[in-house]
Amino acid sequence: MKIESSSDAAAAQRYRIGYAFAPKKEQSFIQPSLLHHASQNGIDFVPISITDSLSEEEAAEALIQQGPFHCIIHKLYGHRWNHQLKQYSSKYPQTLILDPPDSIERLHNRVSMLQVVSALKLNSQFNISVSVPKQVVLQNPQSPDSIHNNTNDGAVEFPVIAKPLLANGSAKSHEMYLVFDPKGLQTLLLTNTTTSASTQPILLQQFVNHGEVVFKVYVIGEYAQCVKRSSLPDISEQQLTASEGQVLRFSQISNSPQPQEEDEHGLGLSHDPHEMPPSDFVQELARGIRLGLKLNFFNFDVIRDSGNPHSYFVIDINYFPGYAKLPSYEQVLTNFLLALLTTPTQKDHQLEPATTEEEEEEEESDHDHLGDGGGGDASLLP
Ligand SMILES: Nc1ncnc2c1ncn2[C@@H]1O[C@H](COP(=O)(O)OP(=O)(O)OP(=O)(O)O)[C@@H](O)[C@H]1O
Ligand SMILES: O=P(O)(O)O[C@H]1[C@H](OP(=O)(O)O)[C@@H](OP(=O)(O)O)[C@@H](O)[C@@H](O)[C@@H]1OP(=O)(O)O
Repeated sequence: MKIESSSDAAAAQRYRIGYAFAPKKEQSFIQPSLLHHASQNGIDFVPISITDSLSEEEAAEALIQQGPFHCIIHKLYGHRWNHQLKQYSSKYPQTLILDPPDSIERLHNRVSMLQVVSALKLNSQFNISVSVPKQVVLQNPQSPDSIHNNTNDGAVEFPVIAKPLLANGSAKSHEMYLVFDPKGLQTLLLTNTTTSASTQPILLQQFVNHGEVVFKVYVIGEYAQCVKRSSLPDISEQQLTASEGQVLRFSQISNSPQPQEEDEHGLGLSHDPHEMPPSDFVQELARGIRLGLKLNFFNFDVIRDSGNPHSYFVIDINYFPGYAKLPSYEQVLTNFLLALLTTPTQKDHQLEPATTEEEEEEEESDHDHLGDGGGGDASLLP
């Protein structure tokens, strides 16, 4: 079925999209403007109610009772939620789960999240290299041997950013430390033993000077949009010397508004650090990361080396970011869902429970009215 216009769509077919988010995400994402635009186009967003007091099996049953949905979008983590989704899917295999927990899982570790970038093969026409800053993991940050062995022999060069290895959305997982030299690292990990940096596995990622600008690329399926955000300032050789032994703590710095345009000549750089990356490069990069991760909803942070405008680094990938910050996110999201739900190769999206074996046999002999079925998740990526 093709959606021709808003009114045709609303009259022809309505789609139920269940959503499950933490309260903060629900508040920012589920805006009246989104509900209105989606509804005009045949999409009804339905909140999924989550009750903590239920047993795992009761919770799974409760989700089934709230169905069926054409599609579930979610940003909840943990075994309990994954189990609910699994049970739900066995009852309603035709529901698209966006995105599958197994694919999201990879983003919860700052090493595995970036492996997709290292494996990328970008078109050489861009004359741009994309990589991940040098990084090492300290599994036992409180062990002086571990620090010594992992930071020697150029494994990373200072300054570094110490990031919790686990990226699970908690406040602790966003706690970062800019560490200027080995002395600073010792202070961070061995002197103050109460910080999460000293008690949990951490990633030491080389700090790359990047003109105080981070480019955030928001992806929704095949759609990708790049925006600019404020970041940490570059560190000069003099500052490095003057900051001996220092550690700077910060958190969610790139949530700050877009940086002010500056006169590039004043910055002493050969290029304008605020200039957006070429858009076809951004699209190609987003496509590569999307296909590698098998995810539809994410954003990633890219920085450009101040010393080499052809060299970019991906430093972070986030699942289901703050889309409401994007102009026209209502349209982009609605179009994405409609395209997915009305694609002929997708399942026919009849909202019926999974059939038993006997019913299946009967159906087979009857007719073959469904599309190729095949799991509600993996076939979404072209
Ligand atoms: N290797 C790096 N070199 C230079 N700056 C960096 C580097 N890594 C991170 N930063 C700066 O620190 C900020 C936070 O880092 P990162 O994105 O890894 O943390 P996060 O808590 O996961 O962020 P978010 O709030 O986007 O989830 C970045 O937006 C960027 O400004
Ligand atoms: O809340 P915001 O709108 O700021 O969205 C942020 C989102 O928080 P939320 O999921 O709790 O909403 C973060 O998720 P967690 O890592 O903490 O899971 C992460 O994705 C940030 O990158 C998003 O900021 P953005 O990249 O879009 O600026």
